[in-house]
Amino acid sequence: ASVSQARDDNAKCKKTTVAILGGGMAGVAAAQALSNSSIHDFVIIEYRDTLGGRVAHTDFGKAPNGKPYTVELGANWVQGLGSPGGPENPVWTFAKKWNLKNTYSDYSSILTYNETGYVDYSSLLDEFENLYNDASEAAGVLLTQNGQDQTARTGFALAGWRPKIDDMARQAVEWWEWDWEDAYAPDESSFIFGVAGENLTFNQFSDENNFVWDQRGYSRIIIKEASTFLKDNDPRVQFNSIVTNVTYSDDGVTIYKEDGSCVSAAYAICTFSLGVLQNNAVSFSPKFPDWKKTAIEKFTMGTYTKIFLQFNETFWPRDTQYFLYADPTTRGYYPVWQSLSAPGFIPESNIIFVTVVSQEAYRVERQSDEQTKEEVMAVLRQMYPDLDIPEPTAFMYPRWSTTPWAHGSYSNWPPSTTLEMHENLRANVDRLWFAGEATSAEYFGFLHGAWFEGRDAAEQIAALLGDKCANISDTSEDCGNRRYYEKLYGSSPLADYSVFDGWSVSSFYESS
Ligand SMILES: Cc1cc2nc3c(=O)[nH]c(=O)nc-3n(C[C@H](O)[C@H](O)[C@H](O)COP(=O)(O)OP(=O)(O)OC[C@H]3O[C@@H](n4cnc5c(N)ncnc54)[C@H](O)[C@@H]3O)c2cc1C
Repeated sequence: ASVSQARDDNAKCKKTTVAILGGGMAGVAAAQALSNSSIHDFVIIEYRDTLGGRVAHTDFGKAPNGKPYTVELGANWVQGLGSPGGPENPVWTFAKKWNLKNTYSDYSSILTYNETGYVDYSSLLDEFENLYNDASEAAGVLLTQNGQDQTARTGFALAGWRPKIDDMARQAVEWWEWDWEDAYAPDESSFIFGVAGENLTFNQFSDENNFVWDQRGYSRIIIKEASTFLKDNDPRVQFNSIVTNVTYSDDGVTIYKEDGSCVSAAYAICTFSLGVLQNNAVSFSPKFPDWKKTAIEKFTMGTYTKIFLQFNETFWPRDTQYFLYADPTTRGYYPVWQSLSAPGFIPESNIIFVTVVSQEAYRVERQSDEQTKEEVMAVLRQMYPDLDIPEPTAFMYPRWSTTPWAHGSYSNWPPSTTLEMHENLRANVDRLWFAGEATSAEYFGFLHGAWFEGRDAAEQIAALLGDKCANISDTSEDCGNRRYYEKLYGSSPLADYSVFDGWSVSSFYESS
């Protein structure tokens, strides 16, 4: 839709003050912040038939009573809980408030394997963690001194961790320590911001991760929190509504849906995932300015795929939470296995699941269930060569990379990133604002990042609507639009391109 067409349509569109695009954690946090600012004229436009977004569960397998279990396809942990007297992760606050069932993830409850079966290489976990502390300090120096960003690979190597290409045990350990969280390898991740992100969640709140196994689903906390300010079947929530175009200006925003209807708003907050933005699943008019397009293409959207298996018995060690497998040829090939049968989880479930990310996730997501099941079963039979492992009674996995409302799992910062680049992802264009996991500089990839960003965008819009400044911290205020950087700079001014820096020829040859 063109801007002029938008003006014509405006008359027919449902009017609202703030349109919230997406009903995941960020969208619900935004709606709550608006309600708290006494702005009740908003709508939430959501693709799916429920709130929660990437906090999504499904039925799986069968319990002894014949009913299926609930397993989480997306977010599964509350990450970084909080310490007495210190700040608390808001997701942890909600988990306690709504009695979400969850259990401490004990990462020392782990057994290590390779293609010959159980082999104890768990001491390598301590080796990595000790070196990681040195790497983390070095990343802190780069951050505070405006040093050039590196890959996490470089940062680790300088701290003394450089697994040989054929050292599959160390490769598996590294995957467990890094790829499993970032959904990308250290070579593909920002050193400064990867380490900072880890620090801000696990050192600010606490280093605990609690795994959610609530049979009502993890999204319960989002739905329950929403119920504190939304009515049952609140007409302000538009489910099964696919946004196809967003037309924005400095007067307002018009949102067009697949069913032909539209909403015209004074402001809009787009909480669609970075994957949705990168895949042009929604069109924006006018086209985004270059600084915004560059930011969208700069950051990366990871894929994290959990593959669930149920058996008629728990043949793996009952008391252990994690099993790490080092494949002899392929790094990241079905590496981390998690038991839902472990004590404190769902002991009678006989469910185990294995996670793959990045290239392995793309490969697995393109395969048929049958192909993947064969590969997974072959790995299990290598891990337990002395057992006669039966076929699973249930098998299932999602395909996040092609899910049309997500296009991936969560975002990551690639190497050679700057905070300015990221601010461009976060900044509004005219009356169209952005929020969500990916716009969080401090907590990208995490559910709490989505919550903070939804709240912040709504508070800033509420301030604009009230002709005030938003209190963005105890000490500072923010008025008006978000900052953005029209031009981003590297660190080699043109004057460096001379013989003195090994550049003796012209940089400007024309193609013939
Ligand atoms: C596999 C996986 C594992 C994860 N594990 C964890 C974890 O353990 N701990 C943790 O803290 N975080 C985890 N995360 C990340 C966490 O789930 C996200 O950070 C968070 O849910 C993002 O919330 P959001 O509101 O930013 O985005 P979303 O939840 O994606 O919300 C955006 C909403 O927009 C809707 N939408 C998209 N396109 C359209 C359209 N065209 N029209 C209308 N609506 C649309 C979507 O349906 C969605 O509801 C995981 C994510 C995944 C996928």
